[in-house]
Amino acid sequence: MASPEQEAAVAAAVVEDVMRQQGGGCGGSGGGGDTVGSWRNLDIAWRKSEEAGNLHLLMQLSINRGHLNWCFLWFEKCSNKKVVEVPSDSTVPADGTALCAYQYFENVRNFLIGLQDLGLPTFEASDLEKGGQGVRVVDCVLALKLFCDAKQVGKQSPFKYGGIVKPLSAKYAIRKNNEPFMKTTPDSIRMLVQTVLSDKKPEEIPSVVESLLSKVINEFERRIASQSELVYSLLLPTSQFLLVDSTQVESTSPSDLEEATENIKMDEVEKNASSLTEDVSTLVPAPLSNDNVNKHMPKPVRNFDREQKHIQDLKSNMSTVKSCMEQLKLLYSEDLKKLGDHLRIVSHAASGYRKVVEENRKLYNQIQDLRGNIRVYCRVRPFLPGKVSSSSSVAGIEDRTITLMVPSKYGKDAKKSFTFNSVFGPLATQEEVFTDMQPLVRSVLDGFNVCIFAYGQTGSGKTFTMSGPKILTEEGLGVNYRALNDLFNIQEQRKDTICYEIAVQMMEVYNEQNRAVCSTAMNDRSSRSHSCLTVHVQGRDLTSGTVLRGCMHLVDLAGSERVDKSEVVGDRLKEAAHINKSLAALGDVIAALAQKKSTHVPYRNSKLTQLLQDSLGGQAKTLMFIHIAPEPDAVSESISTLKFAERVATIELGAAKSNKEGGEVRELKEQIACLRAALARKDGDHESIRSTQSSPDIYRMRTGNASPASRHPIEDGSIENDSALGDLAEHSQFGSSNSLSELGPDGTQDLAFYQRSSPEQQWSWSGSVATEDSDDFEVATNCSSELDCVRPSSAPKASGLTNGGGSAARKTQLKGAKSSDLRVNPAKRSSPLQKKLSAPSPTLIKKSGAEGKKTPNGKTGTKK
Ligand SMILES: Nc1ncnc2c1ncn2[C@@H]1O[C@H](COP(=O)(O)OP(=O)(O)OP(=O)(O)O)[C@@H](O)[C@H]1O
Repeated sequence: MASPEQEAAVAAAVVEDVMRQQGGGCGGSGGGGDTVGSWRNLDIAWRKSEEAGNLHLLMQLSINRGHLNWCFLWFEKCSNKKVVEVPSDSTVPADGTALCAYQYFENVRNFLIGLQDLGLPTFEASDLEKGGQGVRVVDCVLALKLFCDAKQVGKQSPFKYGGIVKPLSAKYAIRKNNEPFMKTTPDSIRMLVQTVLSDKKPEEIPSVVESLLSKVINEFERRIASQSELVYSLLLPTSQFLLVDSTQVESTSPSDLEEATENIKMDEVEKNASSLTEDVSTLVPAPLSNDNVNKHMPKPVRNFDREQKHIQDLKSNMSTVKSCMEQLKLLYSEDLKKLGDHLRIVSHAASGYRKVVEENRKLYNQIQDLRGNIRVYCRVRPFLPGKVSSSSSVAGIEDRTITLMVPSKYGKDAKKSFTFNSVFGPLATQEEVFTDMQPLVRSVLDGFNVCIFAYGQTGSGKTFTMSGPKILTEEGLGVNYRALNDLFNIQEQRKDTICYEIAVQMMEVYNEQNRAVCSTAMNDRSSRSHSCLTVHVQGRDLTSGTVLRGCMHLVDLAGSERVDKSEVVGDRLKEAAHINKSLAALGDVIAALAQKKSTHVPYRNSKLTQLLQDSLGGQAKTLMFIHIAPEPDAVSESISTLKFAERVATIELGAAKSNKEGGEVRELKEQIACLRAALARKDGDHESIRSTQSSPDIYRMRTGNASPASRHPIEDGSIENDSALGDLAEHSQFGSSNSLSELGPDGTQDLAFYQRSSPEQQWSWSGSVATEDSDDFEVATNCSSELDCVRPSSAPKASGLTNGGGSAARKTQLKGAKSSDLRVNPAKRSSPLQKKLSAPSPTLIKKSGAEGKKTPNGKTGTKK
């Protein structure tokens, strides 16, 4: 019974054979004709056996005899081995008649050995007989056939059956399908058919054949379908693999397999390359203009590309913005640089302008100095705590100009401006104020006479400027303290070149002669007296021997007041009257001085003007410091103060002179003094001179031990020259215990640096106090200067006075002596600042008022 596999194989072989024949006989060369012939023979045998009803016999015969001869020939041709002893062309009969038995078996044996040598499947000789295994014979013949076919195409690889072949690429599959599916021959088909039908009963053969035919038809259909699939797959762009059925595998030679493997590798490489390209194309951004490329990309890739494009756009935008920013930065930096340059130029110009302004001011001051103008400074007090007002009488301060709001009767306020040497606003500090006047203060060390006096209505800040606030702090120190401190510092700095001696004197003019304690409604700390701190300086140049003398008055005037406003009565009213009177006298003096042609200057009208005579009329450097209260109700006083200051500023005193005298001049002066003394002796007035030089009273006066009577104020209130002289006698005391210790008991030795054993100088101080003339006040308060010493008008007067005024001098010395003096020995004094802060006031050290309470500047304060 034929197995289904056998039937399938037969069907496949038949189909293959038909197809091969339709393909124009592309079978093995040389064998084609034979195969066709065999097929015909088989066909004839088939029909004959059909007719005879013995197909099995026919197949047996065909294989055993005629076709086996063909096998021998194939074998010989393929293996170059001899199977048939006799030449084939002579041994093989054309009609297929059988060889003799011996030779036949000998040929079969040779054939089987040859097959074995080639490794081909063999069979037993008995298989050729009836009842043998014809299948083995058929297998053997088929294997031989395939071997020969392979040999003919030049492939020597050992033949192999079976096995599963890897899927082939489409190209390879197509090529393979274009080749004959199976190198079958009609003989082999015939053998197959014979094998299939060999064990069939005759009545079964039709059904088997029918089944075979149906299988052939199926095989055809399957082949056509697979061909269609192949064609279809060929049309597909993707490379796909086709599975090759077992028959294909069987028909594939090892070399084909190698080639197929190579092709597969190539295909894999190509595929990998193409997939790699695809991968790369997904990674590398596609050109933005190529839309076709984007269309074929998968969606995520397209999204990615879009995002990437956006990123690229952003990047390019960012780089554009960045470059713009860089340009802007560049422009800005250039602009800034230009601006900086402009600013530098402007600031340079501004500083230049400031310098020019400062220079102008200095030049202006120098011109004023040359002219001998009285300098005028103005300071505006801030509003007092708790009395801050929204409106101020001061409309503005600009550089050296102050503008006041002047109330008008007609409703509209007018502004009035005043220009002075310096104007300080309410915020100006004590230091700023002092710094401005510092050069003036220092000039006293160069031998100049200096006078600084504070002027203004009561409560406008005079004492604050000159001394400081009630509670003293370092920042609050006023001009007096700072000036002394500065002078002491310079004295220390110059000690190697110049030997300075500095003496300080405090004077007070109260009610022209009286001292009293009172207060006003305008200022609860009001100073009701004029106080004057005088600093005497003598310097000796250690190299040249030149002597410098200078003195400085620092005057804090009592405040002017309108009695109707201050509501004072009684003594307070009397005080105010005296103050106003003395200030009016000052105004008269100023007015006289302002009229340059005026010959008479009424200095003697008040002790204040007598005190300031030398500063206002001499060759001193004078500074008037006016003070303004900002309160609107004080505007009228402020205006009158400012107008008064304007007049003062016009006064030309003449260029200040330094009090310097060289060694020769000094010697000559001493000689003159000696001659004068000799002349006086010759005139027989020895007594008078001696009494002047060595009077115990004078000695007492110099040592500060004036008669207690002199401390009593004169109560009569009369303004007399005598009383003034009494006051001034005390004021004229110079020399501390230090300097006075240098004096002998008779007072003939040097009285500090002012006397220096010079009769002339002794006159300057002691002689002057002996006169009854009110000019004594002038002399006593004048700084000791060359001018003072040689003034012709004063000298005879002094001499005359000394001649006969001894008792009078003594008398006046006892009158109303109120002063304090302080001689400072630089070697023994403590540091200036220490001194400043530890000692409230020179006045407080040396003198305390009998009734009044002294303010820090030595003025007689008033208390309500
Ligand atoms: N520049 C200033 N800064 C702060 N406070 C000031 C200033 N000037 C003055 N004062 C204050 O104003 C008040 C009056 O000042 P001050 O006593 O100095 O006036 P005065 O002109 O001396 O008055 P009088 O003539 O009555 O003595 C004081 O309390 C003082 O501290």
